[in-house]
Amino acid sequence: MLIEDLVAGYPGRVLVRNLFLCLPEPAFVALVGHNGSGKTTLFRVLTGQLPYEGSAQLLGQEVRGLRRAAAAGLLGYLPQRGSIGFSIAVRELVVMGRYRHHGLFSAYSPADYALADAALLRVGVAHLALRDFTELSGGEQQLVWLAQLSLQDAQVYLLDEPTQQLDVYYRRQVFSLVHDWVTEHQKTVLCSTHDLDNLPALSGYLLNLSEPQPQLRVLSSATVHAAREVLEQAPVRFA
Ligand SMILES: Nc1ncnc2c1ncn2[C@@H]1O[C@H](COP(=O)(O)OP(=O)(O)OP(=O)(O)O)[C@@H](O)[C@H]1O
Repeated sequence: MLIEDLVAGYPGRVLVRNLFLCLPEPAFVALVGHNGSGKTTLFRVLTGQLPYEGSAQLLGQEVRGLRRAAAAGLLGYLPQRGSIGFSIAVRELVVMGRYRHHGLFSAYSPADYALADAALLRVGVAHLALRDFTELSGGEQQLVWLAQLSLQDAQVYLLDEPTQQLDVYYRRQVFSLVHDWVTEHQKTVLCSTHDLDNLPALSGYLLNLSEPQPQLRVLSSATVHAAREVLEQAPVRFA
């Protein structure tokens, strides 16, 4: 991933200012910053949902020229709030992560369902497979989305606060899971989070959008501590 001189935001409101980022891949990146510092905005740029100035490249391709990056297997995105308005069994929702191989509602094979079951097991919610997704708790739903995402087999994953509603146990599990996507499956994962406690145990990078000039730092106890000190102060707001 290569980002050069990136400027993005909303009318009258610049949130990402002249960001430079040269990310060796595969890599795990924890994206931190105060509420409203632009983490989701950066994800909207990278998913092609928001126009931008400068350059943002995914796997060597400029994002503004990319059509349907998700369909091409380049990008998997977990938004902050992923709700659905119809009843569906968890297992049926998870197997849809295989849509690139089949189309969204076509018949999935026993092998696809086996992958869905394995993904649910890996995330730690195999017991939810037959439940109605819409009846699950917010944290349970988050885990199910992660299981679905893992079946998409994208190259780059953007996860917007994947541990937001999770208890202490599942938070650690999820960080360990997505870290494995990098180390075992050579994926690149950008993960926005306010959960600093779990970061020092991971290898990868930290990007703090609350710094005046955010830059990639190698994840360590020292860099997480420095980020915490910035985040414990009131945010600096630009016009
Ligand atoms: N469509 C929009 N139009 C105008 N302003 C917006 C729009 N979407 C978001 N914003 C503003 O942009 C700012 C940055 O939002 P963003 O969602 O990127 O922050 P964030 O770092 O992800 O925050 P959080 O940690 O709370 O999720 C916020 O102040 C938000 O109100």
